[in-house]
Amino acid sequence: MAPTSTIPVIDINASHLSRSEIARSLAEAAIEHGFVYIRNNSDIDIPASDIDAAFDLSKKLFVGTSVEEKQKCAIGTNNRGWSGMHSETLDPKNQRVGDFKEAFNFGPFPTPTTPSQSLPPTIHPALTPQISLFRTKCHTLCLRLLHLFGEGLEVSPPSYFADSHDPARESGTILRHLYYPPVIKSSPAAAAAAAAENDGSSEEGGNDIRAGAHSDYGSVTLLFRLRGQPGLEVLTRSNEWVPVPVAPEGTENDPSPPILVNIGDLLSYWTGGLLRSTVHRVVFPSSSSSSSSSSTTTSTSSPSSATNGNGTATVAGETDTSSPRYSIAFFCHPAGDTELGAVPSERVKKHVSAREGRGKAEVGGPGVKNPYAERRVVTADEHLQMRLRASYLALYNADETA
Ligand SMILES: O=C(O)CCC(=O)C(=O)O
Ligand SMILES: [Fe+2]
Repeated sequence: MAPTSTIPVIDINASHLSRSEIARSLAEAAIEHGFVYIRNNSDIDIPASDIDAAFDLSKKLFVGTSVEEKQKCAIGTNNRGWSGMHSETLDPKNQRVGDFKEAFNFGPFPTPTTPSQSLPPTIHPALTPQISLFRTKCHTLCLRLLHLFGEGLEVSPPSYFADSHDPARESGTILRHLYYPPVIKSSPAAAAAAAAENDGSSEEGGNDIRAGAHSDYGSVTLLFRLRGQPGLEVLTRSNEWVPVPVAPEGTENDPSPPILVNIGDLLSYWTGGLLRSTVHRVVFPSSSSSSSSSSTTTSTSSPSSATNGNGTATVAGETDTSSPRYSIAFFCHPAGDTELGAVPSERVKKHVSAREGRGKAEVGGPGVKNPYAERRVVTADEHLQMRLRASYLALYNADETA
C-alpha cells in the first residue's frame, strides 16, 4: 500500500486536554513533521462559513475576472497582487516551466474598507471587509499557535514568538488565494504549437507541476483546502513523497476540513532547525502517486504546456485531465525588523549546540538539506527578500534593469 502522511490532527480547543498538553503536542508535531492539522470543528477560530465565503471569492477572482483586469493588479516587488500561470517558480533548480497556477496575494488592509493594493472590479468594494476580516482571523489563529509553540518549547517568556508578530507592525504577512486551472489534453498539433509558442519546456519532457517542491518562507502557514481536491504532497524524513489528505480520518464530518499548519523556513532558522520546515509540492492528480526522490526534483512531467488566457490550460502528454483546484494560504511573518536572535529556551539551546557539534548538517532530516533554513540572515525582512528574489527571478531582474 502506498504510504500516506502521519501528520497528527490536533484540536487546540479540546476541553479534555490541558493547555500545556495541547502546547506540547503541537510543538512535537512541528519538530517531527513540520506539519500539523488543526481541527476546525467549532466556530472559535475560523468558522466554516468564512472559509466557504473565501473560496467563493476565489472563483470571482480567478474565473470571473478577465486576464486584462487581472493584469492591472499584477504582482510587484511588494509581493501583493496577481501572479499568472508559470510566473512563479517554487523549485527554480529543477523546474524548467513555472508553476501551473495563478495566485492573488492580499497585503494588509489599513482599515476594513481600504485595501493597500488594486483589486479587480469583480471584487466589489462591499467585499473588502470580508477579505480583511478573514485575514485578521487567520492572523489571530497564528498568534495563538505561535504562543502555544512558545509554551511547548518552554520559551521564556512564552509569548516570545507571538510578540514579534504584532499585526499592527509592518511585515511580509500575506493572504494568498491560489487557483490551479483545469487541464485540457491537447491534440498533437496543438501540443506542437504550444511548444513552439512556449519557452522551450518541451525538450525531454518539461516539469509541469502545480506547485514545485519548496518549503515556505515565513514563520507559520495556514492552508485551507477543499474536499475532493487532492494534490499536496510532503517529502518525508525517509525522502519519500507522500500525499497529505484534505480530510484525515476522524475529521470527515467536521464542518470544514482541518486547517493544515506548517512551519516556514524563518521559524526553522530561528529555532536552529528544531521546528522543521518541510519540503512540499502540489502535483496533478494522475501523478500524485508516492515516489522516492534523492533530491527535491519534481517527478511529474509532461511534454509541453500553454495557457489559453481564459483560465484553463493545455497539457500534452500523459497528464490526467482534471478539475480545477483551489486553495488558500496565509503566510504569517514576524515584523520586518525582527532580529532572529537566540531563542530563550533551554530546549532550543540544547538542540542548537547538539547540532553545532554535528556540524549543522541536514536541517530537514537525514538526506534533506534545506539551504534556506540555514543561511545567515539578521532580520525577518532580509530572510523574505532572499526567498522572493529566487522565486520571481524575472520580476526582480526587470525591476533592477528598469
Ligand atoms: O495549494 C496547496 O495545497 C499548497 C500551496 C503551497 O504550498 C504554497 O503556496 O506555498
Ligand atoms: Fe507551500
